[in-house]
Amino acid sequence: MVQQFSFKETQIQGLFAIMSFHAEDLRGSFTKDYSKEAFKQNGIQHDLQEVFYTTSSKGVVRALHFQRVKQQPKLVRCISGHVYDVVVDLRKESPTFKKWIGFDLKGNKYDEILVPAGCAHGYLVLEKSVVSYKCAENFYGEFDDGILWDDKDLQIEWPVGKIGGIDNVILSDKDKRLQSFGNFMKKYGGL
Ligand SMILES: Cc1cn([C@H]2C[C@H](O)[C@@H](COP(=O)(O)OP(=O)(O)O[C@H]3O[C@@H](C)C(=O)[C@@H](O)[C@H]3O)O2)c(=O)[nH]c1=O
Repeated sequence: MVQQFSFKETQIQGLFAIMSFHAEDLRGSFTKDYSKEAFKQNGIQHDLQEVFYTTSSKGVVRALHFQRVKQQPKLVRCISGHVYDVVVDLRKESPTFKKWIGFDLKGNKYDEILVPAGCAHGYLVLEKSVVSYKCAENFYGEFDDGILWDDKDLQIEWPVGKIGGIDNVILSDKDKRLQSFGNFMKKYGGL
């Protein structure tokens, strides 16, 4: 089975659902999830600066993160396991400002998403997972920020039923203390 790169636009400008190059034979498989040239041919400039990986247990929520300044476009793929991934448009000039889109990303599907600058990103882990990030901007701790995952204004429909309910959500102390969307808007007025 050979699957070429494919790029699908979404309703949020700059947010793409991408199928990696993937080939299988009797030895196993080969996956290429980034090619500067293939991306360029599809009108996407994504110059890699940093690559990192996180592992998470079922029930973990890492969300909703962004950099206020020097925002990071990031290519996100679930390498193993299963996550429900969410992107929220925080660009004040965007026609889809405040809109969120959710994606089921699974390790055995070889798909990924390109999160554009100006969007918050996060996910709920439905099965123990490894997630990879390929960022086109560096990490700057001083600009690292976020909004509460279950913010009432954003009304994201997290599939918490799949982890046995909201009581099973596992958050970092940092993510428990994130601001609401309302406070983010009062303070910064968007990205
Ligand atoms: C994100 C990041 C964190 N760190 C450090 C800070 C801290 O000591 C440790 C863990 O950081 P965090 O708790 O912020 O990690 P985490 O909650 O996994 O943050 C990530 O969440 C997802 C949803 C994203 O979209 C990522 O861009 C990133 O924000 O790693 C870096 O050195 N470089 C980085 O690029």
